[in-house]
Amino acid sequence: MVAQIILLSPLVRQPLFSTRGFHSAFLRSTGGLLRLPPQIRRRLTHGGLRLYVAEAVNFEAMAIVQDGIGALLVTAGAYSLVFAFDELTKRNIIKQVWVFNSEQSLSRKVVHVLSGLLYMASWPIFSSSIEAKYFVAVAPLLNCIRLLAYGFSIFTDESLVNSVTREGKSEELLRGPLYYVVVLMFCAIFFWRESPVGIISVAMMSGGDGFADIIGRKFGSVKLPYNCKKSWIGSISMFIFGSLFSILMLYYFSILGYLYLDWRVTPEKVFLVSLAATLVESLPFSEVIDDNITVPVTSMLTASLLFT
Ligand SMILES: Nc1ccn([C@@H]2O[C@H](COP(=O)(O)OP(=O)(O)OP(=O)(O)O)[C@@H](O)[C@H]2O)c(=O)n1
Ligand SMILES: C/C(=C\CO)CCC[C@H](C)CCC[C@H](C)CCCC(C)C
Repeated sequence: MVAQIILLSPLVRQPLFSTRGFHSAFLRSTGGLLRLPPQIRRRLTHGGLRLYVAEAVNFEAMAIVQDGIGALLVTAGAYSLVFAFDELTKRNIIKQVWVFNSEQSLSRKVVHVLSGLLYMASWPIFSSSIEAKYFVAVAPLLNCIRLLAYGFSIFTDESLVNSVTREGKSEELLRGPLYYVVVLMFCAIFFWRESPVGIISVAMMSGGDGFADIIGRKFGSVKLPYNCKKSWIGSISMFIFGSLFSILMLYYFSILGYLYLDWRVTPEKVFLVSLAATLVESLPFSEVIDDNITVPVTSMLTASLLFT
């Protein structure tokens, strides 16, 4: 039977699917020797191999269908969000809700806050397959292509420009919004729902930096001593909302069983990450390097040190 197992080991050497339970059953075959847990080995020795492989292929096929549908839904959600806020701005509904010195900025900031948080909130609809994170990255990838196409005016999309730019200029799409979706894609692929680092980084970029702008622009009369373009209330808002959204998202993924955190120390760690990101965001070099780069990068570095 060992020969049969070795004959089939090229089939099973690579995990045909990668649920956490079964994936751990597969060890990278070294020298063709395959080590499986006893309950699986018993099935192999009693001719269950074909059924096992069939189940594995079936599971993988189901995971691909699930993840493909998830990618479609998230992509549709992204388009709907941008379209909805363009319509709200056009109908002056945003202006009625919040008298803002420029309703486009409010629309842009609300899209900024919601995109990252809703994107992370969608992650549990994807399967536990190793390949799932690549399906998760499809929505930000398509938006990256969309922003490049419209930013270079290869195509035009008024709704996108109106919803996510300051002054309604298409070339603005190639800065803040583009960096934003690249960060989402990076965090989905390299951290996803299995690491607090990416979750905190996206929460700080979307929820923290977004509220710094919304609150700071409206109430930020007392400016920072070292940066006349930023205010105390804006930075305090970034720290508070960045910490709040980070903790809420970590808790969300914890209760769903994706994260196992020590909640006796997690809040303090989040506060330290938020403090670091807030300090960096308040510095005057955001004219040179966009906040959608400095905030997530600072969060990733700090969180990687604290959540090792
Ligand atoms: N710590 C902060 C951050 C932002 N702001 C207010 O929010 C505005 C925009 O903030 P910024 O971080 O520069 O966001 P951007 O994405 O660069 O702005 P925009 O959305 O216009 O591109 C600032 O001019 C300021 O009025 C603030 O008062 N304090
Ligand atoms: C205005 C923005 C940044 C400037 O600071 C945010 C730009 C957002 C993108 C145009 C759209 C990104 C959508 C996400 C990739 C997916 C969101 C899915 C969710 C279900 C709405």
